[in-house]
Amino acid sequence: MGLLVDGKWVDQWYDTKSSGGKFVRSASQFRNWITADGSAGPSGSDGFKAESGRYHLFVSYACPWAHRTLIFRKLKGLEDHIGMSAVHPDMLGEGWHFATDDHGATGDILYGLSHAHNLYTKADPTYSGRVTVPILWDKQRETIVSNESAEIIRMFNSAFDGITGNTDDYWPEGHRDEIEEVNARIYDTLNNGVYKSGFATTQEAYDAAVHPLFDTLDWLEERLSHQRYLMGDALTEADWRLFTTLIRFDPVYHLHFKCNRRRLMDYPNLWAYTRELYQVPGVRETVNMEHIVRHYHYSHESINPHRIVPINPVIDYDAPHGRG
Ligand SMILES: N[C@@H](CCC(=O)N[C@@H](CS)C(=O)NCC(=O)O)C(=O)O
Repeated sequence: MGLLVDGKWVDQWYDTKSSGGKFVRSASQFRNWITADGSAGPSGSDGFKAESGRYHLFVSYACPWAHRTLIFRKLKGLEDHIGMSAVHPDMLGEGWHFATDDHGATGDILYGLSHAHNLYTKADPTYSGRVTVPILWDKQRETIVSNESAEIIRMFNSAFDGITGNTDDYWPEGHRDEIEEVNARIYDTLNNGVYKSGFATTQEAYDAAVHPLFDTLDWLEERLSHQRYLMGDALTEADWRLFTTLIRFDPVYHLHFKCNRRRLMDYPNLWAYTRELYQVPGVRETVNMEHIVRHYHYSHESINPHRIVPINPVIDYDAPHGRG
């Protein structure tokens, strides 16, 4: 685990000393957008036109941020148009690596590189910063289009519609302001909140993360007691962004990240909602529970120094959800 400094790999854990024990996530640096006509998006530069076969997605099945992009690739019918490589679940001294195993790690099927940091330095030989997944890669220009999942899913939502004919819309005009508002709370207290709780290195930092996290779960439980999805009847990106955290909650965050006031299963609405989303056609195939459980417990040496992977409860995500 580490980061690149001027294109050189440095092996070091997250610095929480300078922030009073708090985990502070750094901003993604590659922020271009694929658009239908190749014009620039809300950030970055132009020249990334939606074309079949031009782009490749590098993911970890374990990672909740990468998982969003896998779900959108699936739901929007992009699998034949955007290739995919999945890293090995163990993120060790040199970060994400491309060894293959028989549980879904594909290796780097584009270039056969050994580590994800090789992709970052291929895109920018002097890159400084974290080496994160997902990575949306342009095969034509041999560079990273984006390493920000929140933006990759918005590209996938519409940029390729003219190619796929799939016009399903998870970012509908009429709900955008409310989606942003709900996303903001869920991101801060839950998607990132589980990391703030788990990576905290002082009691104060942990307390400051874990209480708002459970307040948000209570708020969501109430919201989902009288509506099917976060935006009512419309299934939107807000639901998918929440789902990738919820599906990891009982198998990983409850124990490993000490988010243990309650289990997801203790919230009847949230738990049924999670099963409903899991059962949406195509989604189940994006959930690789072996990589999820293995990655966190085996990779985070500072939290789990003996790298023992727990037995975990047996959870039936296919049980009827009853949310019709
Ligand atoms: N803001 C990024 C965050 C991605 C991210 O932090 N991914 C984690 C895996 S879950 C990662 O690759 N971490 C490696 C590191 O921080 O060095 C996004 O949403 O795309």
